[in-house]
Amino acid sequence: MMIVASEYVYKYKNMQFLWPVRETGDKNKRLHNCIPEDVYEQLPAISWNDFNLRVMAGAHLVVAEGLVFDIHKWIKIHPGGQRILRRVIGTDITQDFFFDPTDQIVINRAFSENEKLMKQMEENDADKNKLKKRKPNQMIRPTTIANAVDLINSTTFKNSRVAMHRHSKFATAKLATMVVARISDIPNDYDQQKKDDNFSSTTKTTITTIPQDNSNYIFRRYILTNIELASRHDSENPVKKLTFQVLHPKDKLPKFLPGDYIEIMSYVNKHIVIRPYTPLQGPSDKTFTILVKIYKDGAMSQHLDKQLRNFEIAVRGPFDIADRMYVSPQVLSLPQKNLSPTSPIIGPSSPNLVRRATTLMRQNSINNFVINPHHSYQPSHFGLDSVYGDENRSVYGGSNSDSAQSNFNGRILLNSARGDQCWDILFMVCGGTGLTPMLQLIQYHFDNADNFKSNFKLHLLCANTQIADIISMKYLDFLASTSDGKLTVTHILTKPPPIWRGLTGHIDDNILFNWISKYYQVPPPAIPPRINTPVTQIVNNNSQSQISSTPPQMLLTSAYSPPSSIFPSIDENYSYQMRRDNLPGFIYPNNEMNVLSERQEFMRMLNQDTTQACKVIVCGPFGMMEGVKRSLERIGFPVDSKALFIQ
Ligand SMILES: Cc1cc2nc3c(=O)[nH]c(=O)nc-3n(C[C@H](O)[C@H](O)[C@H](O)COP(=O)(O)OP(=O)(O)OC[C@H]3O[C@@H](n4cnc5c(N)ncnc54)[C@H](O)[C@@H]3O)c2cc1C
Repeated sequence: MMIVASEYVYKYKNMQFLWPVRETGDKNKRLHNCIPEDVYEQLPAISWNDFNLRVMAGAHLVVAEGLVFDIHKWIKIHPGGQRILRRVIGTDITQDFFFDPTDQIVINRAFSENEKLMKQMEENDADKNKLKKRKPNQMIRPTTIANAVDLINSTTFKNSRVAMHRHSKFATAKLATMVVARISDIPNDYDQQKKDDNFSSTTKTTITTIPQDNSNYIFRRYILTNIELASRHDSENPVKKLTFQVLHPKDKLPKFLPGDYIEIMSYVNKHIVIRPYTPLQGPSDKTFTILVKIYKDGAMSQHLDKQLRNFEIAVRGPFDIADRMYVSPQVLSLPQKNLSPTSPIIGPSSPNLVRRATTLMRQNSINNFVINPHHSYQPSHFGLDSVYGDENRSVYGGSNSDSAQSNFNGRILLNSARGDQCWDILFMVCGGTGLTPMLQLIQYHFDNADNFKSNFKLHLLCANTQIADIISMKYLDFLASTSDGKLTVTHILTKPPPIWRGLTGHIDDNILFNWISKYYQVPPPAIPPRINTPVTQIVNNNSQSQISSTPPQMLLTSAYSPPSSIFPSIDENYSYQMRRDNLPGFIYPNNEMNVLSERQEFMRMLNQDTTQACKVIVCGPFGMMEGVKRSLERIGFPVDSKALFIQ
């Protein structure tokens, strides 16, 4: 049942309330001070979660000073334009409503929508046709009155935000009449916290600390300050890099960690649409970027693509991707209560919230709630069963209960065994925008490894269809070339250009094995084999070790890693066959069975290697990940304990 807005009477001119208003004694609580005591007493207390649910179900709610306001009546008559108010729905507007104009936020550029758009379109061949149709110097014409007011506002307010200007006492009193509830789970020191943090997301002080308050469950608005093309313009689904800046000068951004994702909310075609994206640290501590693949029929990606610089986007988070991981208590051997479906607020895209929102929506006959179809999910053949069946699992990992359980204790993409949480060797396989969590990991390792000389190695295998689809190719090359050998980047294309010298086709067993075995040196056996030592003698020498039970040929070939200098580059179609042929003095098996056994043996050694923490992380389209998982299994890679798949 929706809450009905309370109305009370006040004199407009001299701001004298006919009813006694609540006296909080705090002049900063301007909205509180406009609300009669008895109205305040009767306000229902709702949680952030309920607030979000109602917004997702179509209610036009905002929060200010911890109070909830229903602004649906105001939208049509708002002097600042309809769009501005639509943009603030579901967000906390305290800072904006009482914006102090002396607090100027600096946006780095001049603001000219037409100029920028024309320049972007000129740069983009795909848009040239549209450009031709446009008359010279033709301005972008607002399509509605609301649109016109928004455009005027956006140019008038320039460096202040379009939806952020000091409101009159009248406007304050007017908003106060729209109060419908108060937020129940605001901490007692909320006001102090707001002063300290300017109501920004809780800054994470330690790597494993996930904010316990719910401040990251409320949407906040950020300014879109930069739009760049990250793939080539002729890509079928171009990828754009969007940079966002905090709205208020004193706002802070949390330090994003690998596995963090944010949620963007928009009002698209009369629907509330929420989609998760992977944030990357921006060029300054007030900015972050996302890479967005623009789908031709994608609701959010099209919406984001249409946004102009200096416009606002509602964002919340960050959330840990582990929150999206649902593992059956049976698999984890955990009591049901630990993973109760009614346990903490997750994201609105979580099955919990989606279910409850759907119910609420049905109860209220609301049809404008869109659930991201990409949150509905894959068959459960990846080792972990969802608590909710197969419907909502986005991260899946090994079925080994220890590893799965330990994933809940910290950041699943990081190595909890090392103080700096870096991996010794990290293999990253990605397709398309699956690159984004890998960029988080690369950024993290270079920023956080105890020192740059620290022993970590990152290897990235990027799969794309065409060269035009490769995201930030030059940037990746630059990172690799300046990494002092710590990062390698390998590209594979299914439709390569004629001059392509890199890998081609789909990622398969050979490619994965060659890639991993090229960069992973399995430790030599306790007594290294000598070329002229008879095999039987080697086995006898190692009679105490586990490897003595394996066939001698495998023991030798897999335990011995030849110097990397004898390998041709993987980009030059290096094959494991060539590697074996290059090793002197051994008689190698040349039938397929032996090659397979040899790979299994290499992987067995890798699995038993306790000297270096290694992980394979895979992120991309479902089909690609399924193929990679099967290949890893076939070559004997310990998928359960050392692989993680993010969808
Ligand atoms: C944790 C997480 C992080 C994410 N991070 C990013 C990110 O950094 N960058 C990014 O671009 N996306 C990211 N996504 C995906 C993103 O949330 C949206 O699903 C995506 O942008 C499409 O949304 P849309 O509204 O534009 O398309 P929709 O309206 O949802 O879909 C329209 C059509 O586009 C096609 N489509 C959409 N998404 C896919 C897909 N993944 N594979 C194949 N076809 C698809 C479908 O054919 C669909 O019919 C992430 C998803 C998750 C779960």
